[in-house]
Amino acid sequence: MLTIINNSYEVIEKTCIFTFNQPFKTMNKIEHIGIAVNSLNKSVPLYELLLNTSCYKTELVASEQVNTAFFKTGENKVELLEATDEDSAIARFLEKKGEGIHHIAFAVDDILAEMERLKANGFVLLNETPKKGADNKMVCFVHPKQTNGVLIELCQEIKWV
Ligand SMILES: CC[C@@H](C(=O)O)C(=O)SCCNC(=O)CCNC(=O)[C@H](O)C(C)(C)COP(=O)(O)OP(=O)(O)OC[C@H]1O[C@@H](n2cnc3c(N)ncnc32)[C@H](O)[C@@H]1OP(=O)(O)O
Ligand SMILES: [Co+2]
Repeated sequence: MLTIINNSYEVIEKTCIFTFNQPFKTMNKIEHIGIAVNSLNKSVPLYELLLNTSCYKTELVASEQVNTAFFKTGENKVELLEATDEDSAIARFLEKKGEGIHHIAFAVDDILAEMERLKANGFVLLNETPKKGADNKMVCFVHPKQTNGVLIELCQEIKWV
């Protein structure tokens, strides 16, 4: 268990072992790595060359003010993100840190249960309810200040019936 006290935390070893021994049905795998780029026009051909594969999808996510481009490498996915507005999270990140890894996204089976689990362990979620992401996903973000400076995204695939 992670106990957050006055912005510091302690890992209680006994509980931790118990947690790690549970069958791991949540946080299944890394769903994608998000990379902030200045220009998809420039970076898509670069990543096609780098990964030796074609971009399989581009998608505008207006609610996040981003244009995205997706690549598959084996079981892994890379998401390139370009800002569509100077007030967007990606534009602010690019201004402060420049191009580079912006977030790591984990696939979860039950995003609501996972959000509850994280909240119960003291993590600050950046959205209270799951929101529409790219590539057919509902998503939620965890603040990077609490996760060693890494922005974490949870993703649950939307199943259309
Ligand atoms: C396409 C949809 C979806 C998908 O389906 O995959 C996506 O991936 S969308 C991706 C873009 N959307 C988001 O990132 C939403 C969640 N992010 C946020 O809510 C904000 O960006 C933030 C993380 C809360 C930061 O916002 P804010 O506090 O307004 O920005 P600042 O620029 O003032 O930063 C404060 C502080 O945080 C550091 N920071 C910001 N972003 C990151 C990051 N990605 N990774 C690590 N650290 C980050 C920033 O450097 C500042 O630090 P200090 O300067 O030390 O205070
Ligand atoms: Co993402």
